[in-house]
Amino acid sequence: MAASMQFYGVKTPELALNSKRIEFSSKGLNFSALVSSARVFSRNVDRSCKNIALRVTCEAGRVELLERKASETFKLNKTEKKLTCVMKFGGSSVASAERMIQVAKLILSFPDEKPVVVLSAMAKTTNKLLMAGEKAVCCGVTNVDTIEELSYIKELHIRTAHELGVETAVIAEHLEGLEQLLKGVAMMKELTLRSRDYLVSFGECMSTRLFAAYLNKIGHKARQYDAFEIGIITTDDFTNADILEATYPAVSKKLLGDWSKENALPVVTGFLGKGWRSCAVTTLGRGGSDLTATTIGKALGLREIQVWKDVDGVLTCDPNIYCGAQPVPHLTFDEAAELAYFGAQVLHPLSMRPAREGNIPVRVKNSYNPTAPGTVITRSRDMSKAVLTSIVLKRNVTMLDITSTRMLGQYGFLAKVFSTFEKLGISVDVVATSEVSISLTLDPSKFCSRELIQHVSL
Ligand SMILES: Nc1ncnc2c1ncn2[C@@H]1O[C@H](COP(=O)(O)OP(=O)(O)O)[C@@H](O)[C@H]1O
Ligand SMILES: N[C@@H](CC(=O)OP(=O)(O)O)C(=O)O
Repeated sequence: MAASMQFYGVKTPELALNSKRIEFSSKGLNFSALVSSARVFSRNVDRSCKNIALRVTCEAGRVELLERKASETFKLNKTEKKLTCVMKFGGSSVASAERMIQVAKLILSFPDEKPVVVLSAMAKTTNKLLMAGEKAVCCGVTNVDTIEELSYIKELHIRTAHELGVETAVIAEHLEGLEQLLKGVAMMKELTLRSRDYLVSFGECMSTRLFAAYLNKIGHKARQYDAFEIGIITTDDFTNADILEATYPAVSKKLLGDWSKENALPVVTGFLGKGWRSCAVTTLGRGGSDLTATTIGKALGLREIQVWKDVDGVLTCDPNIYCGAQPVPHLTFDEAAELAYFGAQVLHPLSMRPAREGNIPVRVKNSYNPTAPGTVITRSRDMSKAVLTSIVLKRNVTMLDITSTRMLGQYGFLAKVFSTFEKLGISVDVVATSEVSISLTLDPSKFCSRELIQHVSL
């Protein structure tokens, strides 16, 4: 007998109930459970899925889901408040000590909010780390300390610690580790995607440590978390990993459990995860802290996800192209996802997915201008007056025109075209068809055009 089940969002497509060991898999995760009978198993599952989340552990290729004891439900004292929202601050918002101080003031100016704070690396840090890695490949082990970008990163973070009045010890280990890593890269003369992710993770690891230490210093209890230690479990696609469903119960258990015990504001690294098979640090693609924010919002079922940027919300176009761009007050998740997917740098392309699934409003605000209303992104909005919401420019797009008179009145032509893309693993962005032609745009990062031309033999 085959069945399909849902374990806190982890769907089990093929569950064989005819053996004593039940084995099933989903999204590349394999699960197994020993049961005395199918009836007992379904009773256990029923009990564990009602209001008890599941414990998820990830160890080199094995993910175990274990029942959490009922006694582990998180009880807050009457005086204690629940976590209410996520507040994510991008690199532009935490670019310096002065900016971090402003951000701390901003958070504390909402006394009713108990936010999970998600931070990106301080502005420019991720790019400098990548540049340092590239230079390390060919500079020789003894020259690593001459890499300009390494000196910049050290100087920025030490100066920030001094200006915030916190101990440099909070980042000393990371600065030391960073130099060691670059020496390793120099020795190996190669920078793999895996080591690239580990390298850039130092940015978020240090910004969050500095910020949490500052909050504690000013008397506001905070606790720093590395995303890869709290159950943000991803695919092993280094530099562009995707969040796995097992993340939601794991993150919820860790953050809510600690909050109920300590009442310390969580300060979490954006952008980072832990590969489910490799257990190595992964990153969610550039701008991935937005996705961390919406993932945590959904995991904890929070009221709102706030994404604080350096612009007054999502604008009618890229302000770097047209300075008269205006904020868009409302968007739907689908509109925002579409804008992001087609290149509006303001949001990570996949960040709307968890918010949409959890139906949690996302508010895009300006940390430099907190009173501006920003953009609210929800499931639906009044579209009666909507004409054009926002314009996105996507560069370096490859356009493919396929013309054939054999299309006229035929069937299966489009199926053949798309099966070719499927075979080559190429994603198609926009499609326009007529009776005699198809025009497609393809993301050039996803394929090698010469290879494509060789394969297209329709
Ligand atoms: N349609 C748009 N609306 C708002 N900002 C946009 C848009 N298109 C591009 N941008 C750019 O996105 C930037 C904000 O995104 P990002 O740099 O990722 O912010 P952060 O680092 O604070 O998360 C803005 O400074 C702006 O230059
Ligand atoms: N620091 C990472 C992740 C990120 O989301 O940054 P930001 O929020 O500054 O776009 C990057 O630069 O891609």
